[in-house]
Amino acid sequence: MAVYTQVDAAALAAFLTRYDVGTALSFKGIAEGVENSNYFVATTHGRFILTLYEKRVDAAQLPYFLALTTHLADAGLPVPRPIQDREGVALQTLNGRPACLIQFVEGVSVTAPNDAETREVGAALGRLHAAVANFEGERPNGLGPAGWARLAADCAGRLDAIEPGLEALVADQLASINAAWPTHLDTSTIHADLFPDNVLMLGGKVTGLIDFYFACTDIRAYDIAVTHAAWVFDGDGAAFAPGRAAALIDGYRSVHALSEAEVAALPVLCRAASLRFLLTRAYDWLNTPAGAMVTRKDPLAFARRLHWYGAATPEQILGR
Ligand SMILES: Nc1ncnc2c1ncn2[C@@H]1O[C@H](COP(=O)(O)OP(=O)(O)O)[C@@H](O)[C@H]1O
Ligand SMILES: N[C@@H](CCOP(=O)(O)O)C(=O)O
Repeated sequence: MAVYTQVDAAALAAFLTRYDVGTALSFKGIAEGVENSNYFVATTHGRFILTLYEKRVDAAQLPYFLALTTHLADAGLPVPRPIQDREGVALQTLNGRPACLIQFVEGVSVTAPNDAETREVGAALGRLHAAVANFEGERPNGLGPAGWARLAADCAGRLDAIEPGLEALVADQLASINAAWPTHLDTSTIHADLFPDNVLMLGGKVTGLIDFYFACTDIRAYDIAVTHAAWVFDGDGAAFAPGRAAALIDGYRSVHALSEAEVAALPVLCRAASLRFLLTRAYDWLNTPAGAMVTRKDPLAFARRLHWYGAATPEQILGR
């Protein structure tokens, strides 16, 4: 589930009076997602998502995320727009949580992407990177090298309980990624979490890019590494899918350049992306209270990717 904060009909009705969106016709919590509370709201004027921001989202950073999604929607990307109330305010408070009413976009997240869908996602990521060239917001990546080290320290002594050897794998990879971390590559605003569940598609086309709450300013090619790690493996990280990797890069390059230096850095960037998701999943695995109504994600799916990337050349990562 991802409804941490309950909203009843009376609270919703009072909330909606701030907007020109009519009155509620239906309202229900959305089961998918792990970070925030999301509700689907149909009103007499249309369909919306109501998000109440929870644990990992820092309320002070919400104006950055809302400015970014508004910028991308203005640039014509399929990014749901935050809805402003009659006074032009998008960021609200509801039941004690920061909250936002957001445009509903149609589409379904693919669970087993094919090459053509993965190519579309590559192209969408390229369009996103082109569209942020004139976005002025800045946000450091809280889940970059310093963030991984903090997460690893928080999990220290407990990783081998998930899988024997995980503690050593994390320590070795932290050291070797830090030693090889590129400092010469272009930076930009990145999505940083473009997993299949954050892409809505219909008829093989991308209809929605959602969940920008890890977006930040970082190495642009790191976003390709995250998307690669998320889209081009089967069997929970057990099997690399070279056709999808080639399609992802081909789609990206149909819209945005990818330099030789960026390609050469893909092995370390992809290892870093795998370590980042391994660590957040391991942290949640070890710290989610028993009985919490959240489906924990498997950290080992990213340990398997980490092993694969550790032995991969740039050409293999490109799917050649
Ligand atoms: N703007 C939107 N339009 C349509 N569906 C959405 C929208 N935003 C979120 N959803 C639905 O809500 C689910 C959870 O949203 P998400 O932002 O991924 O939550 P979380 O941040 O908690 O992981 C998505 O998988 C999607 O089904
Ligand atoms: N994509 C991350 C988890 C973040 O969850 P999301 O639902 O906000 O994308 C992972 O798979 O570990």
